[in-house]
Amino acid sequence: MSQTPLVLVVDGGGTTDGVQRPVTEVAVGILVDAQGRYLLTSRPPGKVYAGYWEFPGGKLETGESVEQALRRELQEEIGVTIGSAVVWRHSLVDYPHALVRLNFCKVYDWSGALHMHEGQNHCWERLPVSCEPVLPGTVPVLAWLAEEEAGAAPSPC
Ligand SMILES: Nc1nc2c([nH]c(=O)n2[C@H]2C[C@H](O)[C@@H](COP(=O)(O)OP(=O)(O)OP(=O)(O)O)O2)c(=O)[nH]1
Repeated sequence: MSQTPLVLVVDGGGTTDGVQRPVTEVAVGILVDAQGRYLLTSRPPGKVYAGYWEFPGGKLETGESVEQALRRELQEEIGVTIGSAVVWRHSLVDYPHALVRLNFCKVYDWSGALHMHEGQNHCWERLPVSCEPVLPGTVPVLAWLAEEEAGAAPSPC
């Protein structure tokens, strides 16, 4: 995890008046299937940025680690139980509604069938993804994944 966390300000961010806002920790799962596709889900009605596409996950509850929160959130939201998950990248995003630290974990190992419990849509995507709009805090992650894929690709003869 070599990334330096910069703050991405979205839609003007919060109005701080010089006062630092508390950081809300969020666990985000990048599920990668056997074909190398990524699972994206749409934000359910009633949530901020409803209808925007994101990777599934949610806020940490008191005392939880990122891995514990991610396991709980994915069970609640999409019905799967993940194996181990470690933070791959993180970022800080200043939205009008909250200052969030996004802890992105790649997940290759899970059990259970996908079931969207919150009325979300879902899709398995290769890069570049075709679903839109993508949540602003999620857009940079797609670029990181693309960079990583490009780095992993065999060089042309
Ligand atoms: N799950 C997820 N959240 C993201 C992504 N990108 C991004 O900016 N976020 C932001 C949006 C929200 O401000 C925050 C997640 O909060 P949330 O409201 O969805 O979390 P939650 O499921 O725990 O929701 P709730 O308890 O309020 O119902 O993280 C992403 O790819 N996945």
